[in-house]
Amino acid sequence: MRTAYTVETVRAAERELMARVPEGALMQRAAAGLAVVCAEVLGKVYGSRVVLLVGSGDNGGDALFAGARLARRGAGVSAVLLSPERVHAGGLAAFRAAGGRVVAGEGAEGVLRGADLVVDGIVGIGGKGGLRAPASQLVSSVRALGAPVVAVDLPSGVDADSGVVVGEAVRADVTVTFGVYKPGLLIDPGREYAGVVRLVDIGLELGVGVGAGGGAGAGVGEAEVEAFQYADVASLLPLPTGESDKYRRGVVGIVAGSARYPGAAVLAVGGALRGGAGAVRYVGRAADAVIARFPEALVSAGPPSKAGRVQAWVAGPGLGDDAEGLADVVGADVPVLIDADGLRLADAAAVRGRGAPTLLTPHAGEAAALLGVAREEVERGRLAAVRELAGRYGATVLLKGSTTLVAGPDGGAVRVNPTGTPWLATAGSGDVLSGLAGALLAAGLGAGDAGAVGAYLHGLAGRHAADGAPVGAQDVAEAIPAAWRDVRGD
Ligand SMILES: NC(=O)C1=CN([C@@H]2O[C@H](COP(=O)(O)OP(=O)(O)OC[C@H]3O[C@@H](n4cnc5c(N)ncnc54)[C@H](O)[C@@H]3O)[C@@H](O)[C@H]2O)[C@@H](O)CC1
Ligand SMILES: [K+]
Repeated sequence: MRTAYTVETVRAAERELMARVPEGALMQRAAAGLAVVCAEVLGKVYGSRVVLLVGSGDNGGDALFAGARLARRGAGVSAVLLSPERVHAGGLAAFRAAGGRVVAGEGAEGVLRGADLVVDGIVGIGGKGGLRAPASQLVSSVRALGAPVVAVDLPSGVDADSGVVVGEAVRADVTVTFGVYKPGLLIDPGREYAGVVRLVDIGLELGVGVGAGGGAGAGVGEAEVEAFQYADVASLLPLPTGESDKYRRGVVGIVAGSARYPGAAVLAVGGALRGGAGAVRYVGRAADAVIARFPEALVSAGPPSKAGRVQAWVAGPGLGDDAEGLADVVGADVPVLIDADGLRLADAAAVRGRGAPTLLTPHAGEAAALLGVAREEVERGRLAAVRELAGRYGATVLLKGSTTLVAGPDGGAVRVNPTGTPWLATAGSGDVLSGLAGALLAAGLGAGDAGAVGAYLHGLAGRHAADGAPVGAQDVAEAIPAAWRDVRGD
């Protein structure tokens, strides 16, 4: 599990650690780790030209101490001080003593033009709001240069707690972050600005937080965001045993598709079958299309509640206006996943009143409609939006996107999916995910786990299917078994 903590939690842990170590030790650890990564990016330190962008806080201090280390190894290091009167004094003294050169603001463009590496120490976890001038102007000129950029702790301009970017921010090739990940490094748009993230151990001790849907809200010392890795997913994959029959593996009911959109039903059923369902019951107007593609599906004509035993329902993809079918499913006493048209049709009070787990899977546009805000607002503040929806509906919410997020109804850490790929932004891809996550619900996973594992497998399947070229949703469904094998390490 990769866990990220809020600035407040990081600061508290740093205070506690600082009281136990000699003064300045943490900054030295940070600078040493930073210098190592800079040297790796440069390849050859001796004779290289490095430019530090130095802000007025400790983030700039880290850059100056790292710059001093590189200067001692023979690099020509220049520091552009954004506020010379408030620069980290100890860092500046060490930098000068090592032969570093200080450049005034107006000389910045000149040194930047010849740089082999730019180190962004403008602002770290102390950043508030969008970057102010002159930092914002400097950042836009750095982008035009093409030299690799290493960001100190986080790219300046990215909000550490949310990944929100207002105005200019540094686009880093590598971000060297200290102690623990910050949420803004894992969630878009911040994640994209961060490039490759390298974690440097400075001795911080922070425990693992409570998962999505796992109960208590994220308190002090708990993770704000967590990202599954292979091992986390592998430990949750429901595997059949010698005792398994279709009910032990989980029967998924799917209420999807319409005369206009029969394909959505086919894709959702395909996702559910590859998600390990023991059987799939299909209820809706696309039965012929479903059977033609998946003869193993069990189709029925009546309402969902008369379809026979089901351990989880998936309702909504391509459903059109079948409000009755949707309401029937919302009234069921088993886990329910609601997607696409189902989100529009679902009665919020009825969803809140459900006893069994509910998983809502909107994309940004659907989330915006549910929240009554513009789509851009959701895209800019994905973490806040997913938490807000989960609270309002008393449900687990999976917000689809380049970094899919899963929030539980009772707070706790939000899961962020690390496997997404832009190739997944294709029609019908969400229908596949709904079937896949529905199968995991039917197998007995909690809503937060089903959402996170489903998103993880779906992302890997998208990568397998795409392999650097465009894909259709059917290809993604067919690549789910390959994703499954990846995770199991076969
Ligand atoms: N506290 C610690 O124990 C450690 C902190 N370290 C470093 O210290 C950083 C935090 O240092 P600080 O608390 O001094 O804060 P920062 O250096 O991150 O930023 C604070 C400074 O940036 C300016 N600033 C804030 N928002 C701005 C904006 N939107 N535009 C332009 N300027 C803005 C402020 O005026 C302030 O002077 C971490 O990110 C990390 O790099 C590391 O040395 C490791 C140890
Ligand atoms: K920075």
